[in-house]
Amino acid sequence: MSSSDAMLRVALPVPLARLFDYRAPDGFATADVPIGARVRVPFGARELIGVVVGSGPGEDGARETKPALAVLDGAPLLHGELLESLRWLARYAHAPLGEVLATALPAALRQGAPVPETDVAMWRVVEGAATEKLRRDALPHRLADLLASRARSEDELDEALPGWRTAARTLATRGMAESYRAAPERIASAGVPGPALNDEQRAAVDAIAAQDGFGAVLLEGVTGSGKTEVYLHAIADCLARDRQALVLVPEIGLTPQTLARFRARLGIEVHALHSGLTDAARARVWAAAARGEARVIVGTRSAIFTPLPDAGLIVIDEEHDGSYKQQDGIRYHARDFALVRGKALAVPVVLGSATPSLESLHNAQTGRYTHVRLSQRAGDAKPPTVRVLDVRKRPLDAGLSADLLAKLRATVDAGGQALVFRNRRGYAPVLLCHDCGWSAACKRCSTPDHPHPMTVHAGGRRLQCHHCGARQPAPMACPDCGGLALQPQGVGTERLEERLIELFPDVPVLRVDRGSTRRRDALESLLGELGDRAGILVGTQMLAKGHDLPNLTLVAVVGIDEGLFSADFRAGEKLAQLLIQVAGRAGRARRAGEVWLQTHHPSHPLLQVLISGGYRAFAEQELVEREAAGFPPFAHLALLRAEAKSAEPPAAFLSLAKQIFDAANIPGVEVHGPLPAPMPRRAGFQRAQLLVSAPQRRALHAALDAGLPALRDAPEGRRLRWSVDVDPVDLY
Ligand SMILES: Nc1ncnc2c1ncn2[C@@H]1O[C@H](COP(=O)(O)OP(=O)(O)OP(=O)(O)O)[C@@H](O)[C@H]1O
Ligand SMILES: [Zn+2]
Repeated sequence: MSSSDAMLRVALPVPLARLFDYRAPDGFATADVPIGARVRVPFGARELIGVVVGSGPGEDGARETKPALAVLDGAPLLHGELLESLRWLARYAHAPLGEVLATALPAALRQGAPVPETDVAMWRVVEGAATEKLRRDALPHRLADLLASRARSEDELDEALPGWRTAARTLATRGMAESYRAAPERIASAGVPGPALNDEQRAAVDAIAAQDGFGAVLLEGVTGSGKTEVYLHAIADCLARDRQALVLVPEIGLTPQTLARFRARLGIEVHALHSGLTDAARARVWAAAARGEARVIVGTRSAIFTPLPDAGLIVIDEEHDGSYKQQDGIRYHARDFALVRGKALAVPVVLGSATPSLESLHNAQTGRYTHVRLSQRAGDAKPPTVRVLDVRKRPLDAGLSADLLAKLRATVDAGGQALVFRNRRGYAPVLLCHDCGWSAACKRCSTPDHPHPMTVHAGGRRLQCHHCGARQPAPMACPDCGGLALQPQGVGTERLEERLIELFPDVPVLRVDRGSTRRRDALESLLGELGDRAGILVGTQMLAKGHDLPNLTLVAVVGIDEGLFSADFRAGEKLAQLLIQVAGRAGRARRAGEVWLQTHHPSHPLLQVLISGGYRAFAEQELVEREAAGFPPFAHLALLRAEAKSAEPPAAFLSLAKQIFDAANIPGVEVHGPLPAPMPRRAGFQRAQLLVSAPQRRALHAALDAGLPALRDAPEGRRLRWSVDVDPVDLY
């Protein structure tokens, strides 16, 4: 075959489960275009950026093939393990390869930008500079001090010394310091030593080191047990073998503090990847990793798509965290994809958590993962005592019982800090008319049978829907009866804050939720301001993770009762994880911690088992129930979601889907539905779903492979939005 009939097979970011053939651009031979390079191609009236994933005789048959317009990369951008793993992901998620590749690439590269240069701006002191002449402790002096031990990148200086730029200019004009560009540091300088590992931590580090090639290690360590220390040692080992380490953390866990701790301890540049970066900055980190220059990458969910040519280790911190699952577009799970990549790269994958997902626990119990435990808190810290506070028939003040208020008072009077945890932001969950019973519901998310309340914000002045984001001023009078008896019902974090400020005027009361900490570093500066002073924190699950507050001795959990009776099969697991993580904030240093769960259901089995046996006991029991009910991890699920402005198209489409899956007749596969979604209307769309389950993954995928092509071609699918979610975390 002459090279002129060979076509480029291009994956394009379009929702069609196929590849597209193009001829090489004029002046190029097909063989000149590397597999894995990006090309710009005509597509209908548009131009798209795609990735060449193969070449060969044309498959588009009679269709006239056009030439690509341009080749954007001289060398493959996606290749080797990463490209193969992404092919696997496309098959597993039953998603078009082009969309998967587009999801995996940083936005700038997806849009066709050139792969960025990765040298960094550095500062160093000029040899022989008389920096001792600088005024002691003034910024220029502190900067010169920092640079005296070694040159530092501008990123590093941003973290280490706020305001350094002015100081750098001063030093530069006096000829004492200079900036230059260089490839990022590869060689680790001696990091700051950490605490000596205890026996359990040592055993965990050894277990990771003992993995030969790929191996999954579940590091189950109680809160405050020093899991991060274990990661740091494993990463240092990995760097010593001249390999790259990738660390995933939940969005909330990626704080400047975490990064500073990693940098200081490892003595090497740590590259962060998170949603707060510009597109250009993300692309730079991606390119630095692809060139092997970035040796330690710490990022949130999508960092799992980082190229790792010299991979040595992948760590997933808080592996149970829900933020690892992408909920729209390509619905991948970063933890699960990490295991796929770890296997392909032949490197260990460490999954760390105080409250492992039932999936991971099950894999550990069946021997697929190595299971190591940290059963004690590190250092001198003791585990907190956890107790239930029965508030039946007790008067409540803004949702707080007199007993709880007394404990708060005692804590702050003793100079300690208390955390009041309420997982509802806003002022109150409902606005009710006391005269006629009307309540404010979201017009776009409610149906006659399922009114969806709007949350009261801004002390009662504004209404907001937490599902579709709709906002409006709160009405002055009831829209139904005209009465003036509108009352916020229930308690959110804003209202708690308001009341606690009244009750505790003598100490700072700080609210921590998505409303109060919109900026990335806002939480850090809030907590920094508080320091070790006596005070009260009010917050949502933002406070449940990864924050070390040494002086926090009391955790009061209020308003969990609604969570005890949710229909979602994962609700119990999520609530147990949340409670243990929140409780884990208490007493992490020398002073012992106390946790009180205020409830109207003191004998609820979930609370009972958590209190008497901890997360482990809960998990054992829950696994037995999941097995009996045929839910994950004992079954594998795929959820088809469909939505349209009216209810009929989703129902018709999903009924067709059911027929098609039933007709495929794969043994073990069960199809449930169509059913209205738990939230049957959202942002004006009527929503329905179909659940496909099978005891074996293979059967589930066989059913999807058999059914989805016909569904993609079905005219019923054109009048609505639909998606398939393999291993759904949320049945929403
Ligand atoms: N071997 C050790 N000796 C003394 N202190 C230690 C040791 N290991 C860790 N620590 C300290 O204990 C505290 C908790 O450690 P770390 O943050 O690593 O725990 P963790 O298990 O990741 O916590 P969590 O998951 O609850 O956020 C830190 O202040 C850390 O410096
Ligand atoms: Zn809404």
